[in-house]
Amino acid sequence: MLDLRFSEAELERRREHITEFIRSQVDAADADGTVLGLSGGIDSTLTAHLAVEALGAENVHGLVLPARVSSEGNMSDAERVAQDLEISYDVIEVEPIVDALLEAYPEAEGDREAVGNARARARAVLNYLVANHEERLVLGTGNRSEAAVGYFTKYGDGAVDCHPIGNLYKAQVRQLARHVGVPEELAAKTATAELWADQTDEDEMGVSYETLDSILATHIDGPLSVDATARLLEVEAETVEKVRGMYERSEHKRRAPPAPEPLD
Ligand SMILES: Nc1ncnc2c1ncn2[C@@H]1O[C@H](COP(=O)(O)OP(=O)(O)OC[C@H]2O[C@@H]([n+]3cccc(C(=O)O)c3)[C@H](O)[C@@H]2O)[C@@H](O)[C@H]1O
Ligand SMILES: Nc1ncnc2c1ncn2[C@@H]1O[C@H](COP(=O)(O)OP(=O)(O)OP(=O)(O)O)[C@@H](O)[C@H]1O
Ligand SMILES: [Mg+2]
Repeated sequence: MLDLRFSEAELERRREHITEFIRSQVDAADADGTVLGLSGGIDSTLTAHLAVEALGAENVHGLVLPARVSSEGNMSDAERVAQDLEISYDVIEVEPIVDALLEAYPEAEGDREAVGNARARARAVLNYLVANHEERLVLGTGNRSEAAVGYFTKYGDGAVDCHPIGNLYKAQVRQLARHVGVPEELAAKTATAELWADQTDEDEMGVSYETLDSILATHIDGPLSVDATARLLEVEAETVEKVRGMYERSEHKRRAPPAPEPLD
């Protein structure tokens, strides 16, 4: 696989580039800081660290939003991140919101994916409740690896005002997190969306982040063909094609909803 890690100098350059990005987004919107969901996972932990560096702790508001399927370990890690960064945070249960949705539309009861995505969308509603009330921007936590294959909930965790770490592959997220001082036990954690019990990103996607990152860098974001990528990375051509399919099928998640062309 490709070694996508940055040099020390490049890590510092990325850190400055992202913190400057966060400041410029907040300034351009004339907002009073930011709000973001804290899951105890590495994407939100790194984003919170960089937001505090960019804006100061008083301008970052964390939301820890447990669901029935959330693990206690992740929720206590999320609170620890907020406490270590000395940002204000709220803990709000999302399950009553999801239950209300299912009471309104019981047909979806037991549909793991639909209910899981409703959890992500309930969190988005809460993020924007705070953002509207406190005149903040909602920080996204998505990285390039997830965005490229559509591994996020449309208008759930994808409903945000900007994507500070949106150009980093997952391996680079972990590396930058270690660089800015995120504790190793968080930086090394298995990625999970936690939309249902025992979910992990790699199991659900059917490809490891190591392989995914390399295929994205080589074929989707890079110039090599399917066959050349397969040869270079020593993976099956079908694996490259699978990632290409995920990328193409999720195009709709990366652009604004279309409307018919204007008529003359
Ligand atoms: N071609 C197309 N053009 C326009 N719209 C299209 C479309 N195909 C589907 N759609 C719409 O998109 C919907 C499907 O998209 P969506 O609702 O997102 O649902 P979907 O992509 O099926 O599920 C979300 C996936 O992201 C994963 N996820 C979610 C949240 C967080 C994380 C994480 O890593 O933490 C991962 C989750 O585990 C699941 O695999 C359809 O119901 C339809 O409304
Ligand atoms: N229980 C939760 N409380 C608050 N926010 C959450 C919760 N679960 C998910 N989110 C939000 O949804 C985002 C997307 O989840 P995702 O799993 O991709 O990121 P992560 O948990 O930060 O990192 P990882 O992918 O390594 O698990 C999180 O970064 C966070 O902002
Ligand atoms: Mg997670």
